Amino acid sequence: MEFKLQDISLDASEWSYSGEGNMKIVFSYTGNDFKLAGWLLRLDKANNHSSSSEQHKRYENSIFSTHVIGSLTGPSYILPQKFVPVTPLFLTQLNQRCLAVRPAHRVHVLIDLAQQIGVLMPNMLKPGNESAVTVELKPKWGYLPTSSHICAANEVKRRVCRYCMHQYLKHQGKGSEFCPLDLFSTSQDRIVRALDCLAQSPQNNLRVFVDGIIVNTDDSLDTCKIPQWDLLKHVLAQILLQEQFLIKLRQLQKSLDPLDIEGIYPIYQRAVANGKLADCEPSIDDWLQAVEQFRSQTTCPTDKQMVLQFLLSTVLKDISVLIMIKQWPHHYTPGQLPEYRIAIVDTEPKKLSKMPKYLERYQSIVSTYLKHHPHPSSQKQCYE
Ligand SMILES: O=P(O)(O)O[C@@H]1[C@@H](OP(=O)(O)O)[C@H](OP(=O)(O)O)[C@H](O)[C@H](OP(=O)(O)O)[C@H]1OP(=O)(O)O
Ligand SMILES: Nc1ncnc2c1ncn2[C@@H]1O[C@H](COP(=O)(O)OP(=O)(O)OP(=O)(O)O)[C@@H](O)[C@H]1O
Repeated sequence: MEFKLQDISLDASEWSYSGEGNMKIVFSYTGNDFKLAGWLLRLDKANNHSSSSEQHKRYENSIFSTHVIGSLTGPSYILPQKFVPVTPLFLTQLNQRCLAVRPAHRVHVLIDLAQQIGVLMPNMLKPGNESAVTVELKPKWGYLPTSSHICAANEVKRRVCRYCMHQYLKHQGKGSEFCPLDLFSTSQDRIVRALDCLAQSPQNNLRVFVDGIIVNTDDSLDTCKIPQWDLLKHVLAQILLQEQFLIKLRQLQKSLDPLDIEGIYPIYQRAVANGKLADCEPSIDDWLQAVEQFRSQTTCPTDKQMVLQFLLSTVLKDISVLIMIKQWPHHYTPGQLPEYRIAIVDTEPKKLSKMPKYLERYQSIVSTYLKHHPHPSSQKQCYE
């Protein structure tokens, strides 16, 4: 694979705001150039600084997505990427065009005007002129940790999943009835229940787009605006069961993080102290070797290998899954699945420098939950 910049000049009036996360913002193409129809432009926001050169970073992230994450999940879930030059004028115009429609809690961070390369990906919200319903799920952690390194004071981790506990830190427990373990299960009823709970409190874990337009999600999903939500949730559950993607994802999350942060953190510290982990982020070769060794399991993993595996698990605990159902609902026959495509996004590497943050965050998730539920009898029991 080589780095190739497309010879295309972009016009801001042909791109409309589609969505954003913490680090990235995306725009759908609305113009008439057939080379760009059905593509989406993904740009860095201004909080996303990197020390390496931009071209190098784009190229490495694309290899990471395709050859590291893709070799774990299977390549069919990874979207191809193309690179396109962007100018400060184009980015300034996009900033102005999207300001009014961006969510209030995100607008304080603008598009990074210093970037010179944008990433084009197939648009999973609106494939050209065809009609589509796309559901975006951010499924988070699909299992209860069982590591023997979890200390007695944190035993609750074995019973209450991280997402359910995290609701108390993020929303004082008033957040959501959603438990990811239902979504990751093999029971159609549990998956449907999870989707219903998500519709009531979607947060950043469920988004629904009809023909590229997001269905308003302030506090709860206005399911009346979604074509036949009652049917859609059953179709989604069937797709998830048929695809087995979440089952695979849960297995990967678990096997890449067998020790829990409580077990891996001392190993990380030892590796840093012994000079086995350099004081810089892993290179793409480090990631490629780590994934190859994880898949072959031929040698006993080194400290560095275990830390990299933990970070890969962290990536897989934060991805979004896009399920695009084409031509919904006109050609749907009950019992028969409509044509669909599944892809994952947000597959960038997680930073080694965030290891202390990971320890601190899980610890404050547990402490906050325990403050609300000091007695085991009042604590929730999540089930895999
Ligand atoms: O730790 P978590 O579970 O809160 O995950 C963070 C996400 O929060 P969430 O709870 O999903 O709202 C957080 O999502 P939001 O910004 O809250 O939408 C990010 O995805 C963050 O990753 P990064 O720092 O952008 O690489 C995520 O951080 P990582 O832990 O994946 O590094
Ligand atoms: N190929 C795509 N097709 C359709 N929508 C996409 C595509 N890629 C990204 N998106 C949308 O853009 C949003 C932001 O992208 P992404 O998740 O990569 O941003 P991020 O800042 O890295 O997210 P996070 O805050 O979760 O780390 C996604 O949640 C999704 O709605």
